[in-house]
Amino acid sequence: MIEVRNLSKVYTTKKGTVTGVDAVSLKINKGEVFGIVGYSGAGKSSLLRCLNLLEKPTSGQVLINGVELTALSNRELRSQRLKIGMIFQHFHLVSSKTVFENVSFALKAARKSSKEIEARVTELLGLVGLSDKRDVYPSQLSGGQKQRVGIARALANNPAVLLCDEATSALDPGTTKAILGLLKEINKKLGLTIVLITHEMEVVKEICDRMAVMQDGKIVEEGNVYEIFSNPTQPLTQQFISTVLQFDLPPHLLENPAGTIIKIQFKGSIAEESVVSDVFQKFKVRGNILHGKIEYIQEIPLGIFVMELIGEQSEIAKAINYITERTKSLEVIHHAA
Ligand SMILES: Nc1ncnc2c1ncn2[C@@H]1O[C@H](COP(=O)(O)OP(=O)(O)OP(=O)(O)O)[C@@H](O)[C@H]1O
Repeated sequence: MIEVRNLSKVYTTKKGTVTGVDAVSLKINKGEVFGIVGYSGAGKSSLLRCLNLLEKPTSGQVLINGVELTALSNRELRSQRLKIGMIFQHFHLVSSKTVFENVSFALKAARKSSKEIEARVTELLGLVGLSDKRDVYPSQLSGGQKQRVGIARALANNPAVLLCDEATSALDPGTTKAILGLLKEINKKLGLTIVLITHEMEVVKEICDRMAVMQDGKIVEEGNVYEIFSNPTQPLTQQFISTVLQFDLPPHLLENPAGTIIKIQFKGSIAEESVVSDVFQKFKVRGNILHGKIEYIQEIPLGIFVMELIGEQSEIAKAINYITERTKSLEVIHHAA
């Protein structure tokens, strides 16, 4: 439904040219929540803003529902843009207008009658949980409430796509969770395609179906969120994943350990199986769990455990083989002396 073909955005500045997006090709399916992550300057905003042509690509094509935006006249583009909503980190509300007026603005732009506007704004404020705030001004709202107004405004003209530019970066963790919950609800209820950019893996983990990692204007890794979280291949992706999934062992645990220290990753249903207790029953080894964590990504468990195995070397080797076979993921961190 969204297709980006060989898209580049080059900025010309007094000091020379800067490549914001470098020959990116990407397909985003209808109804999915797609996350684009990367550090500051990676090109996320440039790419997102090229999707609705807020930023004019230097070369390449953007197609939404088969319509090539990059080939449209300005007038045609204005009407196509109504099908693409956008929300921003700093909300971009008009401070002198009430909540009702802020949301109705987009409907006026689409030349709706006042009766239609009244009905639609009432419906939208109900959807985002702000029915009681219709006549207040933005300064009287919390950050989370302001973003709810931003979402209502973005949805006013029933867009097929919602672009989210760091939409939760200015919010505290609790409010972030609530806004992400609202976005997911809207995605499910309305079948809306959502594209979000963020530097926080927590956001991707929370609501995205698929994701891409950007660096220096390019996409370096792309795929299903669970697959990428459980098996990141690029060093940059591994760095991002480690912000959510990794943990450091206290150094003293690695000083003269009695046994062999292993790290096991349990993916999907294997996390619910009794692999560890089976090992203790089958082999003459004892063990201590030194660290452990289970995260749920797309409601599928992903567990990481660090264990010390103590026993005869031959029994430990058998236990390691057994766990490797069952989990397909085992790393020996320290071999027993
Ligand atoms: N209007 C502009 N003029 C010149 N250079 C720009 C412009 N906008 C972005 N750039 C440059 O393009 C590159 C990508 O920037 P972009 O804002 O897209 O990255 P980002 O990943 O969104 O980072 P951030 O999260 O900090 O916004 C950077 O080197 C940036 O300096």
